[in-house]
Amino acid sequence: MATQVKKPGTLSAVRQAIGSATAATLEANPAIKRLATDAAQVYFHRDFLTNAECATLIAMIDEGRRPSTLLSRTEDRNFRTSDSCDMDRYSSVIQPIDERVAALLGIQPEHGETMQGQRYAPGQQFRAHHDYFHEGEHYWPKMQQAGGQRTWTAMCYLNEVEEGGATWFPQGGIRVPPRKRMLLIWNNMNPDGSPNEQTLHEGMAVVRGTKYIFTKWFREQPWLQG
Ligand SMILES: O=C(O)CCC(=O)C(=O)O
Ligand SMILES: [Fe+2]
Repeated sequence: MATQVKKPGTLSAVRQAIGSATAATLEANPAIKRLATDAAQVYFHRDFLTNAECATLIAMIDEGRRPSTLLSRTEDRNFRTSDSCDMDRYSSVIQPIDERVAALLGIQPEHGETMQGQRYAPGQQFRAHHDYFHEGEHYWPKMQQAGGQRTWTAMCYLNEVEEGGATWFPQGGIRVPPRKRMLLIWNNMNPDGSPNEQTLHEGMAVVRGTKYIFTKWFREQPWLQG
């Protein structure tokens, strides 16, 4: 069987429009700053959650966590070694946070996938990957029917980590150490709406302590059906 070739992904007017509308919304917000890189549109909000919200989310992750999974087939068993948890979007804790994230980005909450809680113990990591879908992969036809491509990612650090656990964009020259309450936001697409390969990023291994985060991935179309 011929080796599957990864298509780079196409230009897209819809993704281009989401990219520029969300970037404009973020740039108009004085609480949000852009990180210094030309490789991608990466922003942060220093104090997105309260300490109490962080504590509640951590307790929910500890309650519901199970080993994290991957969409792509990989031989590397160490690729993503964290635990994850689907955060119930209809819970009285999650719904308002979900809506705040969506409003901050100016994207309808229905475009957001289920919030993922993640926990990394010492030695655990999420090796370099793209959040966008590779359109030549086996999973792509299924994703196209449920919201299509991932556009923006919003990720929040829920605690301080003693050592390690930075989010590293090797091609963007950015390494963000976990800071409790901080929301990191980036566009996985280029301004023309094609997937931005330079958004490659890694959740580096925790060395000491435990790292808790939540991740929200937004789709180009509504992900939530009906
Ligand atoms: O743990 C991190 O810092 C990165 C997590 C991540 O890349 C993701 O959830 O998609
Ligand atoms: Fe990621």
